[in-house]
Amino acid sequence: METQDFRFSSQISHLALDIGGTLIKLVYFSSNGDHCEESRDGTSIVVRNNGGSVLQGKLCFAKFETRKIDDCLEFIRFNILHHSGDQHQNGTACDKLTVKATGGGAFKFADLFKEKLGIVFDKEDEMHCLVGGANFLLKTVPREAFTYLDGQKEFVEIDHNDLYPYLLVNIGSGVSMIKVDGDGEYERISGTSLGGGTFLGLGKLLTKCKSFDELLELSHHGNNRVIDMLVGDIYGGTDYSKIGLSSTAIASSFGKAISDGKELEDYQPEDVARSLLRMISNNIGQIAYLNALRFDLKRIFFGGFFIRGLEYTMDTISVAVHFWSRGEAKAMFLTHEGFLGALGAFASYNKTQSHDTNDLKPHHHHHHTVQQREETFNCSGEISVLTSFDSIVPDQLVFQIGNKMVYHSSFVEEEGITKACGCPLLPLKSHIKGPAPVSEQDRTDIVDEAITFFRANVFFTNFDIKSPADKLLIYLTFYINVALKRLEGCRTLAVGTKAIINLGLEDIPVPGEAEFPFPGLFPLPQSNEEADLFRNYLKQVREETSGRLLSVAYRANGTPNKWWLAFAKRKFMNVVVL
Ligand SMILES: Nc1ncnc2c1ncn2[C@@H]1O[C@H](COP(=O)(O)OP(=O)(O)O)[C@@H](O)[C@H]1O
Ligand SMILES: CC(C)(COP(=O)(O)O)[C@@H](O)C(=O)NCCC(=O)O
Repeated sequence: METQDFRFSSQISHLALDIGGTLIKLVYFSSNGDHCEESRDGTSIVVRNNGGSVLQGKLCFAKFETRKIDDCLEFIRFNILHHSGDQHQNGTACDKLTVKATGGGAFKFADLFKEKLGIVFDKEDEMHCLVGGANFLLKTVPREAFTYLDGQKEFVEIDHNDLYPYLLVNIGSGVSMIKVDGDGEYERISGTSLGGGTFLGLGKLLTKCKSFDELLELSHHGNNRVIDMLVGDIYGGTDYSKIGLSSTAIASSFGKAISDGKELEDYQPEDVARSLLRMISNNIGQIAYLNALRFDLKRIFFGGFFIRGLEYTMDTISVAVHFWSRGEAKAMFLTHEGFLGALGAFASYNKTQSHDTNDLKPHHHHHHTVQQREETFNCSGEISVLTSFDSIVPDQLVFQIGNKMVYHSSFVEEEGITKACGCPLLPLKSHIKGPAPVSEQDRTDIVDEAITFFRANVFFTNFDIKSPADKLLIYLTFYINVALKRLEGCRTLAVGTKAIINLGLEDIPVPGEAEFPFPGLFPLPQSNEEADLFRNYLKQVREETSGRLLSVAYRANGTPNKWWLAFAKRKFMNVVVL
């Protein structure tokens, strides 16, 4: 029997990665082909290929901590994103797939991605991608750039004919400052090592915080004046107006710590976090201004994940730029601040592939996007669609397409296959006793397909059956859902195994029996023998699925894999699983 490479029918394409010192950023395009429907949240993107036909879909964004790179690998594998780079259309799944990657990790982790996912990185220069990403956003996405001053966020209309030159300041682990003169025309003119990594690193040491979010939350409740030495502290409460310093201006960040005679423990971590955030933001704002001054640049765009849309950070940077430039220069921020590099890498597919991201045009939706990280684009005139995101794990957005089953079984050839209740009793790579023929070990079987595509298929509320094997795929998707429900509370592999064994002891209904989950999916058995044959096959295929599910739902150390267990709560085909 021939197995097609079903993964290449994937509706996700153009995965691009930016692997930075602290975070890995992913951007990928998800289309639902030609049969799009208007979605509720209506966020979409349209990519035109050379032939003029249109792929409609949506840009998806995700980020992971670089130190937890295994989570990222798992996310890519799980969502089958690694088969969405530059594919060799006539090739097989084993052919090398190239994926655009930038950031230092594109070098550092190239071997790891090759070994774990079979991906070869097509490396793009980091500065080039930052500029490409910023230009792409500024020219393509409406309401991308905004100013933030005195608590007021104001979107900036970008005049495409008057965009350059500008200063791009990317605040990642470290800070890069790039003078941008046009598409692909830029120069890195400065940088500073006092960046987001400094804030997070010092913050962790000083406050014992475990994460960036915790540190931000702390800083939110702090008061920098407790530790920062103000002009007024030095000048006895008065301004130093002769040189333009008010009494409340910071004279020396953390300066009070010398005179207070206190130890670190005597300060509230909130106040330490606040001073630190202020110090780093202020310093970056000032260096950015000085560099803008060097080249007479009036517009400064700030990006990088350090900003995180945080009002206090943006306000501090804006005030620094405003103060030092005496209102001449403007600090502007970008909605997709953290994804500049990844978007630049994404846009660079344009150079090598038929999909032309230059054809992306803004599409003005009348409703708000559901989440900040979903963006809407459209080609002139053409209305597009489509998907909605489902935020399963905070920070990481998982996509969902249309409402039809996306992945079909590749087992379309029925010749020589025994059937029961209209279901082909497909071969299994199984040693479990039962009526299934034994499949070659290096072949994909229906259980592989069901597990691989479960995450995508479980979202769908209806299906178009393309072959009898699809019915088995549906049954197995349902069964995986049942099994995950049983695993939901099982915190170790041992407990999970026990739950699965118990599930295996339960009666297995066949078509015609009240408990069979999909009445009408399979024809009724014509004899007791046919019913028994089907029951035995289902028993065998369920057991085999259970075993393989355990090995993906739990990690090697026996702890649960959140990516899988998060799906226990899903209802497949509106069937409530108990
Ligand atoms: N969830 C997070 N985990 C760690 N750092 C974060 C997070 N969110 C924002 N940051 C901040 O963003 C910085 C990383 O920004 P990013 O643009 O991704 O840089 P890099 O490319 O060096 O990873 C961190 O140093 C930290 O200050
Ligand atoms: C080396 C880097 C370009 C790496 O980018 P990152 O991962 O920090 O986003 C950046 O950290 C940087 O510009 N550091 C500042 C080096 C300096 O100019 O002093």
